[in-house]
Amino acid sequence: MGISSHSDSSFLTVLLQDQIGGLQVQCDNHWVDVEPNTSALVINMGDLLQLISNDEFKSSQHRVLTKSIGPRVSVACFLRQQLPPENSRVYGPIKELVTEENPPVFRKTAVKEFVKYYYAKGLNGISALEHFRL
Ligand SMILES: O=C(O)CCC(=O)C(=O)O
Ligand SMILES: [Fe+2]
Repeated sequence: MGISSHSDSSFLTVLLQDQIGGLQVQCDNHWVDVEPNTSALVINMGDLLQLISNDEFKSSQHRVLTKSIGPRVSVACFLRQQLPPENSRVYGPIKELVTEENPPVFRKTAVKEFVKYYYAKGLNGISALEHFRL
């Protein structure tokens, strides 16, 4: 199964890939193959890490191309907040990374609001975070 260009809404995503390949990550407007390595884990930074780090860490745009060589297995573990409605937490750039010279670049966002916007927007290659940029 393939998936179109997106960044994850998580803080971090850990991927265990098989040998089939197909995962690509965007780098300087180019798509780069993530070479299959069954003895390594792929770590993707997600939107919430970019949000709390005030743009210090960037979430990765990635996609998966389907290949006709056989079925593909990828195990994804999303390190993320608990989903609404249980979670009423608000996230914003952490105070340790905000100074007068380095002001917040994102507004504070309730998980509920972020997740709602993330899924309503769909996977169109534009980060949901842009909606929360100041
Ligand atoms: O199938 C993969 O290797 C990646 C899947 C993915 O990007 C996702 O579930 O967010
Ligand atoms: Fe993803």
